[in-house]
Amino acid sequence: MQRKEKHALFWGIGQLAVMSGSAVWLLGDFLLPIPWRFYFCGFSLAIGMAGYWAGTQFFIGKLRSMHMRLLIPGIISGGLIFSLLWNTNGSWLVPGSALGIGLMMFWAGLRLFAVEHRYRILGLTLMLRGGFNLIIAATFQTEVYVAWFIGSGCLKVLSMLGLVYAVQDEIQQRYARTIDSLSHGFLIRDRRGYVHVANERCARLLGFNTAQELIGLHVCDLLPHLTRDMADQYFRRFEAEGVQYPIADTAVMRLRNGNSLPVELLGSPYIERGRLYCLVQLLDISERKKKDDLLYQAARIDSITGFFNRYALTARLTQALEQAAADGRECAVLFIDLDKFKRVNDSFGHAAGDELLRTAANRLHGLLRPQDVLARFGGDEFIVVIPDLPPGSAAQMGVDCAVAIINAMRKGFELSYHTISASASVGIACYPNHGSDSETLIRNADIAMYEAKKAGRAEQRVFYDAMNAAAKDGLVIDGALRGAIEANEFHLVYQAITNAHTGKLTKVEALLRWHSSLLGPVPPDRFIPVAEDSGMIIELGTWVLEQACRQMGAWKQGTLDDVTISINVSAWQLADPGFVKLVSQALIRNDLAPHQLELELTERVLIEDAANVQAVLGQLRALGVGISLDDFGTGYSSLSYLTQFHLNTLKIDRAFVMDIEHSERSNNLVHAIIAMGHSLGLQLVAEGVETAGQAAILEKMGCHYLQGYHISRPIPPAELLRFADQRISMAPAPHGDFAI
Ligand SMILES: Nc1nc2c(ncn2[C@@H]2O[C@H](COP(=O)(O)O[C@H]3[C@@H](O)[C@H](n4cnc5c(=O)[nH]c(N)nc54)O[C@@H]3COP(=O)(O)O)[C@@H](O)[C@H]2O)c(=O)[nH]1
Repeated sequence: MQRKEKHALFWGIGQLAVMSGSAVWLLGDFLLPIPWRFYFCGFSLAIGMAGYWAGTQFFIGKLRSMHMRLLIPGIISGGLIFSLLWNTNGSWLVPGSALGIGLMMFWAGLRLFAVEHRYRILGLTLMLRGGFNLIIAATFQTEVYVAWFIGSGCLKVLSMLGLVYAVQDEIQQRYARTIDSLSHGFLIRDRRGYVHVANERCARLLGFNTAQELIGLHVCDLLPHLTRDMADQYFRRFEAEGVQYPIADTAVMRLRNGNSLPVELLGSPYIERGRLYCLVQLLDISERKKKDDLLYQAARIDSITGFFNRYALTARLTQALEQAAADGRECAVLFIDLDKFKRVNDSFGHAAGDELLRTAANRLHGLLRPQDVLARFGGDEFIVVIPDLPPGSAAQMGVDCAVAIINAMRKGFELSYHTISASASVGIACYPNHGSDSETLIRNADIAMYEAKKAGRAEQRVFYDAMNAAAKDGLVIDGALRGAIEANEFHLVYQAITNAHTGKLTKVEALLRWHSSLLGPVPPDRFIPVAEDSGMIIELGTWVLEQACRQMGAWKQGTLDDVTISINVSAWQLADPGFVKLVSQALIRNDLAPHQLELELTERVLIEDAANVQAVLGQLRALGVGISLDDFGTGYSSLSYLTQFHLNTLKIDRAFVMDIEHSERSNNLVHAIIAMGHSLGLQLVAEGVETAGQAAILEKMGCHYLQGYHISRPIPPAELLRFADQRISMAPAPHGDFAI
């Protein structure tokens, strides 16, 4: 039983005791003879007073356990004292009882009146009732007694009403205190949208001063952007069947004061007297939203450059594509790769790499329109999305932007401690021609970027369908290449290079062949670029170097002791810090003189990392190994290479040799190359010699060596031995003719 309920019990007991004492007294001897009546009335009065006292103490919360322990002894001693008094003088009973109970009621009324505002009515009625009793006690007249009886009845009704008011008010206050103590906003609205209950927190959240200001307002008055329709619709959710409560929503509320408030709304139905209300809890989620926003930001922004990362890019690109589809517009996606970034990282450290990325990103950003999107896709890769382009213009816009990017990247980067020259390769894919979703467009732009890289870096390429097939082919080859060395799927064939004058076998070029267990024979033109892209060329090149040297070591025992073996070397191998050591170890292991090995490089290899290549070639030349420039004339053809690098052989590309008989231009060109080679003291090898006519012209022009199908196709070692035996009988090579 609650404290406030106990007071009613005690007051009830007190009232009952007083009424039964009065009844027993009035019924007189008929019910109980004297002196027992005195005893009864004495104890009734004692119980009545004790009941009112304890009830009042309970009501105001002042009853202690010690008081309860005194209650029974108090009743017993009071009852005995009153009984003795009445027995001494029976006429004291009525005024005495009225006095006793009157004093007690007056005291109770005073206590209640003084304690709290809401007990005042109750306190006043008790004081009046006590006062009546005191008057009765003072006058003891029958008329007064009747008036007391009527008045006391009325006062009892009044005190009941006062009690109801006090209890109601208390419940109300307790309820208000409870909801005000909630850390979140709370309101109850009716079906029409009017607020019935709200707490202070709710008022503050919504920009009001007190909760009272909210009561009676419509929810649309609280939130200016809320329409009646929206308010009605919200309420209807609580009438629907099978709904799980609370209904949770998050929203950004626009308040009357113009502020925005991110909130979580927890709505539950609430039925009072058969009417459905909606109880809404408002949770201010500003802090949570700030944290979420930070997390969201961290998840979308690249920490190094401060621009979007790949996740944000996908979302932005998807959005741009949807917009383009709706408006009939086009988009261009540019895949940008910084050439040689890895080398910056390896040589100058990651801090320099990061600075390069940041500077490059800012430079890219400076070239874009406000509506364009820039993202770091990963590593040294960036993506630019150019949205909202007129139909038919995306490819051209993409190319223009790519050219601007390539030029901007060429300018060199002044980093904190280093100045770095860099370049970018750009692949372009356009919506809708090259794909309609972000994944396809990014993939196709990436494929186009690879084509741009293959074309020699600092280039741009627009995607076309055949690139896709090539890329798929590349992926298949890449998969099949893994484990191919261990599976013994590679072998070398050897192509003879003969003295143009004597026909004697002078050099042999080792050429790699792959018979894949999955794909069958795969020509080097297909697998070498893939191996270069994946970096596997280092492993493959090492294998080729070892095999070729071993073969040369074996041949050395026989007739081919003065032949030079040449192998193709890629840029990756030269960049490998252990390459020179690898070469010298292969020579030692197979007992070869360094001049018996020649390394063939393409012009592209020379420019990849000129300073490093120059240093490595210097070391190789110091070792005594020959360096040959392959495919001369097809690539960058800067004559400065011929003096800058430590070369000793120039291989004239097949493309010029092919037309030498019929094209004056090719003829003149080959003539000029040979003359230049002579003047620089280089050995000259003509590649792709397919006819006797070509061989004759080249010999006449002064070309030192010939290589091509006219002399021999690339053949296995045993066949090459036979070929060598045939040529052995020929005149010795007039080395003096072109001694280096
Ligand atoms: N990094 C490495 N690259 C290698 C290696 N082995 C080969 N390669 C490179 O692959 C490309 C294709 O080589 P391949 O198919 O072996 O073709 C060579 C010859 O067969 C071909 N050739 C020679 N004579 C003629 C001819 O008269 N006509 C004609 N149509 N083709 C001919 O030329 C290729 C040799 O070229 P080159 O290397 O430039 O001397 C090729 O680029 C190889 O370099 C390897 O181990 N590592």
